[in-house]
Amino acid sequence: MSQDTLKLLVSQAAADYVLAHTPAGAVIGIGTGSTVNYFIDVLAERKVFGSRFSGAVSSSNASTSRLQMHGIEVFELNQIETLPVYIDGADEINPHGQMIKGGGGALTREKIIAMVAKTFICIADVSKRVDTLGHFALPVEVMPIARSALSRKLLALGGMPVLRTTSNSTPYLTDNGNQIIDVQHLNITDPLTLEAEINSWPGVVTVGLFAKRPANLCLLASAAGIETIQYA
Ligand SMILES: O=C[C@H](O)[C@H](O)[C@H](O)COP(=O)(O)O
Repeated sequence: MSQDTLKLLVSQAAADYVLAHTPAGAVIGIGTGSTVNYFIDVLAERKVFGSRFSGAVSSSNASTSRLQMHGIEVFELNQIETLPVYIDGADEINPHGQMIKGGGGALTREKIIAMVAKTFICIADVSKRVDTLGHFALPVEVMPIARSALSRKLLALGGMPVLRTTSNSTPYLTDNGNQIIDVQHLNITDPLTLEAEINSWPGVVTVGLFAKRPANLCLLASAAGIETIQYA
């Protein structure tokens, strides 16, 4: 079974779950990435917005465009007081629901929306499940002025910092106008401590470790079917 098929299957399962567990009229949180793109398309196909749900808040300009292309109303997070659910993908997820995110560059807005949401549902294919985080390079969104200084600090931490670039070899810029350092070769045995440490450095906007705010639930697709994993 291809990875794309697994992404579609997990998106269909997530739509079923969200429809069964979310109050009518709610605004729901939508993340970013290739898995979420399938999820947006599945929700649009089922015509649940404007009827079952009022609309969405989105973690990136790309997801906002896709939602709007389907005619789905997108709210600013500042307009919303409560968010029952946030659905997003992950680059890696460990047995505690802690994740590396930001492969698509949306980590900061993702973390903000995850903070507001009551329930964070991670949707992923089985390739994202790991015992220890860090095989996937850890994204760190930084203010451009701090890039070199922060790269030296990440190197001292034992990682290999690489500035994310576009296909034109210019620095990749996030929706917030910042840059991303991808840190390779980290073996993250204590995600909570590492998240707090990196986040405390001036110039760091967000580290793509979701340890303090892990997922509550993961729907994980494999050839065997969809596994629902609930975290304590
Ligand atoms: O910034 C992007 C997000 O954190 C994504 O959730 C993550 O990169 C996973 O994306 P995908 O579903 O494309 O593997």
